[in-house]
Amino acid sequence: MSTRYLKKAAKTPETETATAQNVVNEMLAEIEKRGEAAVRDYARKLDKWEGELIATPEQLAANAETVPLKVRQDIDFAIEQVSKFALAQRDSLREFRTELHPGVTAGQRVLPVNVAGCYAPAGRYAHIASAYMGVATAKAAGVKTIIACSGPFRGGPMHPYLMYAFHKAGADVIMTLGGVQAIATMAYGLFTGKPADVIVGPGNKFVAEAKRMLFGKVGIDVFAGPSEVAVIADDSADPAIVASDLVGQAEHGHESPAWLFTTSEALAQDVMQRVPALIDQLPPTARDAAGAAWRDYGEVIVCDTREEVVEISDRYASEHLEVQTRDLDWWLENLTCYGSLFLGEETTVAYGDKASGPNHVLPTKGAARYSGGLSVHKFMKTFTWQRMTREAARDIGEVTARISRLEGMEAHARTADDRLAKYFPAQAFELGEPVKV
Ligand SMILES: NC(=O)C1=CN([C@@H]2O[C@H](COP(=O)(O)OP(=O)(O)OC[C@H]3O[C@@H](n4cnc5c(N)ncnc54)[C@H](O)[C@@H]3O)[C@@H](O)[C@H]2O)C=CC1
Ligand SMILES: O=C(O)[C@@H](O)CS(=O)(=O)O
Ligand SMILES: [Zn+2]
Repeated sequence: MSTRYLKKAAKTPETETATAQNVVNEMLAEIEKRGEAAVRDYARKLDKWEGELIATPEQLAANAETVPLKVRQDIDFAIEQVSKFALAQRDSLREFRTELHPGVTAGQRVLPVNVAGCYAPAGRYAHIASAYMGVATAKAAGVKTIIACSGPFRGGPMHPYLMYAFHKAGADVIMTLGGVQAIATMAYGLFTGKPADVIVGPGNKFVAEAKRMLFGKVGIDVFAGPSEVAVIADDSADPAIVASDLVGQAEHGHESPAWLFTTSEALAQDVMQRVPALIDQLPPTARDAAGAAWRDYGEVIVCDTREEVVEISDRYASEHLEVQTRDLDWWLENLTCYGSLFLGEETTVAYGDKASGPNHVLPTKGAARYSGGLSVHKFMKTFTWQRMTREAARDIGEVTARISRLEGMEAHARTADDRLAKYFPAQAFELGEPVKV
């Protein structure tokens, strides 16, 4: 048994963490201190934006008019796919009530949050798909107020197609704000007076870090930072398709890892030969990003067995994981850590990114060890409730009083004592030794 690196990365997803944390710490402190004024300053300084922050209904209507029909049809189609999947997820979460002991009824309620903040990135590319991934899913969850933010695009206003996607998917407030200042605005309810209960959406290292730091004050979906891709391939895979898919996601940015885990050294060598040429053929923005990403974060690992591949892959817990091998069901059965899984050559990450239905906002930096990606469930709360008959309260009350006293909690015990005395005045109970200290 052995695993060999044919290409080992100089950097890992953790490499830039400290830089991002320092920047975001300072920005959040400033926004907490100076509020809206600080947000406007950052919008001006970082994104050269001094225009209106909140789009008016007239602007939204006028914007929709500028979007060509074919573009609208494509976005509408994708919104429908994402909504259908999110609604199926919602239906998988159910309320129930059950009798746990004679007279003790308990249940689960499932309720959406009241206010959701949905972020769509717009630094390097116009992330139109992220706009509907967040908003359409919040809508399917039944969230009453959806606030959507995205930055100005390349020095201008919000990208018109992205704005259309926010609006069409059902956002109630649409703000031209990017980065940390957008996340803080949604968390504190600046400009709207409606602090978000949960903030979702992907972003660069600053955005992801801001969400992580604000977690607790506000709920978040997951740590969804710079995109990652891993491909698992055996000797049945087509090296041209594997190389294309690695480059396909490396174009996200300088910090986007692309990993190949394989049982075939011949395939690995073939893919490694193809990747640089594919990168060279890209337009400048993508070539620059994918070139740096492959150089600094690209890895190729050869394993002797598929069990070793599973072990490596679970350790990396890649945001996107493609499997291009024989016996796809075996991999579905055995892999345990990934943001989203793409089984077989016929599907690819880009399909999931844009239009197939399952959400593309996914865990990065190993977060798939403990969480899946954005789903309707991230906007929903499962609450419990209980009620009891007086008869049932007798059994539960006696046990409660005794356990409370074992813990040294006399006041807890007495809430049970008081009920037992009220409901069953003629009866004696074993309530444990009163706490003395
Ligand atoms: N994990 C996931 O589910 C997904 C992740 N992504 C990732 O989202 C990211 C998008 O990143 P971007 O294009 O940059 O868009 P972005 O909208 O996340 O970030 C742009 C903002 O960053 C802020 N910023 C830029 N430089 C800064 C600095 N030095 N200090 C403080 N703030 C600064 C600016 O305010 C700007 O508005 C990519 O890394 C992509 O891979 C995209 C889609 C899905
Ligand atoms: O990380 C991701 O999910 C991205 O690949 C989604 S997109 O390509 O930006 O749409
Ligand atoms: Zn992508």
